[in-house]
Amino acid sequence: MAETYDFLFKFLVIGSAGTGKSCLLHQFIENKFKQDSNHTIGVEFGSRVVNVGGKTVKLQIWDTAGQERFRSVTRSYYRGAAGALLVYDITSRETYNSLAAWLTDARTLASPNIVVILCGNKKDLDPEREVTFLEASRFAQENELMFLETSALTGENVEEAFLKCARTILNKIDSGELDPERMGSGIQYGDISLRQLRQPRSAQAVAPQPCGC
Ligand SMILES: Nc1nc2c(ncn2[C@@H]2O[C@H](COP(=O)(O)OP(=O)(O)OP(=O)(O)O)[C@@H](O)[C@H]2O)c(=O)[nH]1
Repeated sequence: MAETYDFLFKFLVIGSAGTGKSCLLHQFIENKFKQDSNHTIGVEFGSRVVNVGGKTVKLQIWDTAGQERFRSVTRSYYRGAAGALLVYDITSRETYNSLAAWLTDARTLASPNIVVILCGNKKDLDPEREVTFLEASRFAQENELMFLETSALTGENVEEAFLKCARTILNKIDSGELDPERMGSGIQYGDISLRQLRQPRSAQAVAPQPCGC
C-alpha cells in the first residue's frame, strides 16, 4: 500500500563513534535493541512514519559513521537536513568533549536552522557516568539545543527524542519560521499536504454546506 503523509523530514544522527547512534535508530525503527552493533561504514538509512500533533510525518533518517576516517563521506549527507540527533555517551567524557565540533558541522553543512536534539545515550549505565545531567543541560541551553538522556538498550526516551525533534520542526513550519518550500529545507510535502495546497483557495475557504434534506 502506498504511504501517505503530510510531510517528509530529513533527519541526521551524528556524534562520535560508539555512542550508540545505530542502536538508537534501530530501537526507533524496530522497537528493539540491536545486539552486536558494528561500526557504521559511511552512512546507513532508515525511515518511519509517525503521527505528531495530528500530522503524519515520514522521518527519513541518515545514521552516520562516527569514525574520523569516514568524515568526508558522512559530511556529504548533511546537506538539507531539517533535524538531527546529536549523540554522546554519558559514560565517555571524550564523546561529550567532541559535541561542539559536531554541532558546528551540522550548522554549517546542513543548515543554520537545523533543529538539533542533544541525546546523552547509555542512560542505563548510570554507575559508569562521566558526564552529569546538569552540565549537559547547560551545554544544551547555551547552544539552543533540546536535550534528553536516552537508552537504546531499554528504549527509554528514544521515541521521545525523534518525536520532540519532529514536533519542533512542525511548530516552526506553523509559525512561519521554517519554509518547507525553501531549497534545502530538509522538508517535503507529502501527498496529503500537496492535495490541500493544490486545491484552489476558494475551494479551501468554502465551508461544506449542510445537507438540506
Ligand atoms: N549499555 C548500553 N549500550 C549501548 C547503548 N547504545 C549502544 N550501546 C552499545 O554501544 C556500542 C556502540 O553502539 P553503536 O550503535 O554501534 O554506536 P555508533 O554510534 O553507531 O558507532 P559508529 O557507527 O562507529 O559511529 C555497541 O556495543 C552497543 O551495544 C545503550 O543505550 N546502552
